[in-house]
Amino acid sequence: MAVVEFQKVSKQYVAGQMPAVDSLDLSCNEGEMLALLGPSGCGKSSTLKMAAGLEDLTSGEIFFDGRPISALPPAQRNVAMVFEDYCLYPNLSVEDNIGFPLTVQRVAADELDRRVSEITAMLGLEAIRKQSVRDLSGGAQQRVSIGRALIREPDLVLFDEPLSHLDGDQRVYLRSEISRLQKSRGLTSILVTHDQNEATAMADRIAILDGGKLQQVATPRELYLRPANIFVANFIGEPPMNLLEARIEDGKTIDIGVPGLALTLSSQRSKVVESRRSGGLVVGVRPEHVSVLPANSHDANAWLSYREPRGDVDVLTLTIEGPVPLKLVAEIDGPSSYRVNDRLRVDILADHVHLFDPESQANLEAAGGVQ
Ligand SMILES: Nc1ncnc2c1ncn2[C@@H]1O[C@H](COP(=O)(O)OP(=O)(O)OP(=O)(O)O)[C@@H](O)[C@H]1O
Repeated sequence: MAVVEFQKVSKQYVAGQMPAVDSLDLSCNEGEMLALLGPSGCGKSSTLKMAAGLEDLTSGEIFFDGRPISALPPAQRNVAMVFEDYCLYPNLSVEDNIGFPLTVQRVAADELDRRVSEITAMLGLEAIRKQSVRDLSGGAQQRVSIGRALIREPDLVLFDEPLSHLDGDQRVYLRSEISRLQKSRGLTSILVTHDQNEATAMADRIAILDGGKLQQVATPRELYLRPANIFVANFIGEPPMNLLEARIEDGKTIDIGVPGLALTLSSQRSKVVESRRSGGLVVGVRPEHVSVLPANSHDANAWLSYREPRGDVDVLTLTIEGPVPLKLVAEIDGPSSYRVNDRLRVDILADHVHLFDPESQANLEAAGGVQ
């Protein structure tokens, strides 16, 4: 399996227009599952296609184990691809689809049978080995297409939205199957998805793209705990983070424009904002870091404008009273007994807030310190 490295890779389809991929520096380690995640049009598929050789690079280079590969045709890259719509041969059986890449290479019949048997066993497809793929469910078809990808023992496996045509149960099942295979066989893999749950569940690291530019690459936990900028903060987490305009009152108090709801930072964190006394900042508050309690008339500071029960949690849209009423989304244990128009006491857990520069949008506490 290879280490894959993108160095200053750009892709511009139409001269004069914004590049689809803009000077991408990114690596995928040996045996790692790296997810490319971002909104539609952010450049995920273009990046994948350049690695596969299905699109040329406009500039930059891609390396497999230190070897530049952008001039190689797809067939010489030893890259396998798993597509969202399976791309199987409908008239062939499971075993003939899986063995197809070896048939093309004219591998001897006994070797072909041995390797097909290994792959069908690994994917739990032995019982349906002789069946036509046309008769299979979407999940089983996708397992066949994964088998066909792996039989060639590729240096890199590219998964292009592999689960997007599957429904609920099959999706969750295949997600765990792909992860199990990827880890047990040490497959260097790149996964394209627009589903953050899928990326978080399957990937060792996630690269977040927006407008063709890499925003951050990190483990799912790191993205959640220390988003590099406002885009990542807003993109990771559901419901999304609350983003509040704020000012620094003194060295450690942040005014979010609501009397009685100023945030006091720890002395360590207050160092970060000290240098920003004259300027504003953006405070990010995850919905799970908003505390909500029943209130009587003198300590209430908010009312409930909407409650969305989601089973084990409730998502509450709250209106905080102030000179300019402030909307805040909270996620609390559910089901709660709160009702729309209830008066409540709302507080923000100051130790958990994220602090961003409104101009550069960067996290003020990200590596490298104040921007
Ligand atoms: N063949 C093409 N010719 C011209 N523009 C293209 C072509 N392929 C993609 N683009 C443009 O490049 C940008 C990035 O597209 P790309 O498909 O890589 O993004 P994506 O993140 O994979 O999006 P999606 O999730 O919608 O597939 C988009 O603006 C898209 O319209």
